[in-house]
Amino acid sequence: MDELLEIFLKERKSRQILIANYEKWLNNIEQMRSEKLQHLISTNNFGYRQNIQNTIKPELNNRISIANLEVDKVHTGKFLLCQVISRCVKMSPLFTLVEDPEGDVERIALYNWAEQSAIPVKDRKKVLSIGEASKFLPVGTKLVIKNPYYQTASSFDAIISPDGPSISNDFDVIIRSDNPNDIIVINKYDDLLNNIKWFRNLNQEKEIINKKSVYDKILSADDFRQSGNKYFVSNDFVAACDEYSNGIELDSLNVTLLANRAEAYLRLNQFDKALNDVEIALKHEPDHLKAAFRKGKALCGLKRYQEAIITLKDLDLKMQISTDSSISSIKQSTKILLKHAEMLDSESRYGKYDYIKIIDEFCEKVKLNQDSDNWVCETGPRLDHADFLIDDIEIRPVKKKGRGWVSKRDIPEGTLLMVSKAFEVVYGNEAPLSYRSIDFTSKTMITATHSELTTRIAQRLIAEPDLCQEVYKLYAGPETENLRKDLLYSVDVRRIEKIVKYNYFETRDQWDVIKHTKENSRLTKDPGAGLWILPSYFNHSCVDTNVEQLIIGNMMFIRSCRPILSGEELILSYCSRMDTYEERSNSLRLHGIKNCSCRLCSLERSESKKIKLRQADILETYGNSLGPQLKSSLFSANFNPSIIKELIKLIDELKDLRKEHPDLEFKSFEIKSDLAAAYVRAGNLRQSLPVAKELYEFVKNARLSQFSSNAAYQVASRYARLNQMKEAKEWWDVALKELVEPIRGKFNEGGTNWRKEAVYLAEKLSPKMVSGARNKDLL
Ligand SMILES: C[S@@+](CC[C@H](N)C(=O)[O-])C[C@H]1O[C@@H](n2cnc3c(N)ncnc32)[C@H](O)[C@@H]1O
Repeated sequence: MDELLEIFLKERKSRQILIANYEKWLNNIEQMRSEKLQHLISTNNFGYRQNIQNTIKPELNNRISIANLEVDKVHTGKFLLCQVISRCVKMSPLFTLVEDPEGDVERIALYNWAEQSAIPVKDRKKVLSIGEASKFLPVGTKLVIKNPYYQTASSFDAIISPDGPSISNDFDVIIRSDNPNDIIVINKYDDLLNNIKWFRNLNQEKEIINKKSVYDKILSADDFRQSGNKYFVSNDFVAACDEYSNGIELDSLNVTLLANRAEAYLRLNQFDKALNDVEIALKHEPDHLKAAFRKGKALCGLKRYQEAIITLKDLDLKMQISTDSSISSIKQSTKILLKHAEMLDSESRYGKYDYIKIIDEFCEKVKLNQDSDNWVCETGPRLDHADFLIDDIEIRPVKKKGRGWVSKRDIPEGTLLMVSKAFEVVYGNEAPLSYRSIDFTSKTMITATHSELTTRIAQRLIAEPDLCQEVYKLYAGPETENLRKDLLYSVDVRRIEKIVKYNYFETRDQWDVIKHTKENSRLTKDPGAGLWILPSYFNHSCVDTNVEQLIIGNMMFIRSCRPILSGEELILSYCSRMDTYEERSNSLRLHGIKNCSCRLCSLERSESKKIKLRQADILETYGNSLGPQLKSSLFSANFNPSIIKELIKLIDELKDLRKEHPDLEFKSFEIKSDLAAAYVRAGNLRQSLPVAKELYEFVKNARLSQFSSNAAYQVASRYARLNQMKEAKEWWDVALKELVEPIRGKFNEGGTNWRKEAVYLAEKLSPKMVSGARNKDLL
């Protein structure tokens, strides 16, 4: 990796090589069939309408040339003056090649710049032909790119390879911009160009796509309304907003246009803007039912649930008096939305969640199309529930760790502390595989999912700059400078990249809800990642954690997993304690933790070389010889029972090596579960029972909650096979609770009604386990 960085840091490729490479790449793309390029398309169809060009003129003394760009840096306050010298390719970003007046050449990636509405609806999910894409920036176009970010990213060839680039090669540098307001197309008569001499004299070849020219004939606000409606029904809400806005420009108090645009904003989750529109509409037409209904929706989106309830109750009352039969549908929708608002209100105020409903919604939304890896429900498993924060915890400075969550009072085990909806989340099947980059400071690759997550966060901030503050407050690494006050509301993609790097959570499916098949292998390959704002303030420890997070779709639930004392820091784990020290250290380094000081890491650092070598030896014997030997013989005739003794020997030795710290002995876990299976295979169920119980105790003590339900179920199954049904059922109850309690909290002691709810949830989350239990007469 270091060599790779050195190559980048050396001189940039010459102008001739860059041009030749780019042209070769264009030719390759032109020759590829479009279906071969499908992996380049993200499911993210954000489009952006540029504001009328910036009135603030860039000052020539802030111009930076390509030769002076530094890698891994946003050149804040500077701008690059350049002209387009080749054709464009439109993937997630719009790619093209530019040269500056000095004649230096570089490729650029403009995100969010090409207007969705300028692309025909039928082509939006395709890679556009080069001819079509080039209409966005014809050869000869003069551009100002403000705050240019020079980034290491996938090389051209790697982008079109179906698997994307690999870590070892295939990287290049690129100028990136995510904020469309940072790109200015310069008119050839612009003063800025007065004393500029270009290396090559290129005139702009064609007109740039300009939506207004397409609609020259449209004159009335109503024409824009109709055109907006067309976009709306084709689910292109960005273009619909554009059209309604054009209409509103002509007729600023057109209530229908305002109400329609509000609905389009609602679909884009831009609740502030939606509320603004309906409030103007309602001022002029207080009885506009749809506007009032949308006001309720916008207030829910803005988490102003009480106001939403009042608005919807008023509306409901108004409609009850009315005898107009044409409003029956909105009447019904209002009742449903009112109920939803009341639910959100109770969730956010009291932390009362209907877990059955949530799991039902999740299981419904998590379905994938049979023949593709797209979600059946277009939004994927994104749920609409409220955030909650218990009053008993707060963010405080924590020694050597920056900030962290600390308890203000004693908190019992199993308490729901926080529920947080993802700020943004990207599932493994949603990221285009093509576009990755390198984080220079940690020398690691930014995966396609992280790259897509960054892009989506940037898009959300472009649409709602007020949200910048809460995102930019998050930890962005030791090397990231404080954000300048004047840039607090601007989109800084490099900072967002860092924030994602240090604060992301993976979105693994922890139950068997998503069926991993070959078709949806992208979900399996890449678990997906999300940014959750308040949970980002939890610090890490490999062991001795006191809180646990559970992700259902885009909702994160955080509970205490043991009693917590007032003043204690709340800690969760960023990695698995079952991993080796090296594996954990690598993954912690990515999270910005160099030397974890938890009990496990401290112990493993202090253990003698001799102990470490012996542990490694044992694990190697197991991993390379005994483990595979057992797995291949478990279901065949050549099972040799003597393997049992050997497994016991390894387990005993591992235990002995950690005898001073038995609770930190995690390495024998897998061997123990093999031992339990070997006893069963040898027909010795009785002997397998204590091992299975020990495994359960082990995962319980180690707080490996993802394994504890299955561990308890294994004990239940063995009792069932021994016909000890009383014990079997008791253990089945344990398995059920272990599966369900991390989600819904502890059941009341002594009650019996709990089983119905638990079985209902278990059937959804772990259908295989429930059908197994049913076959064994456990329920
Ligand atoms: C997700 S943030 C946690 C919140 C962070 N402490 C803050 O001030 O915003 C992750 C960062 O917190 C710090 N951190 C978390 N756990 C730590 C630990 N066990 N030891 C040292 N630093 C830790 C590291 O700087 C890490 O990159």
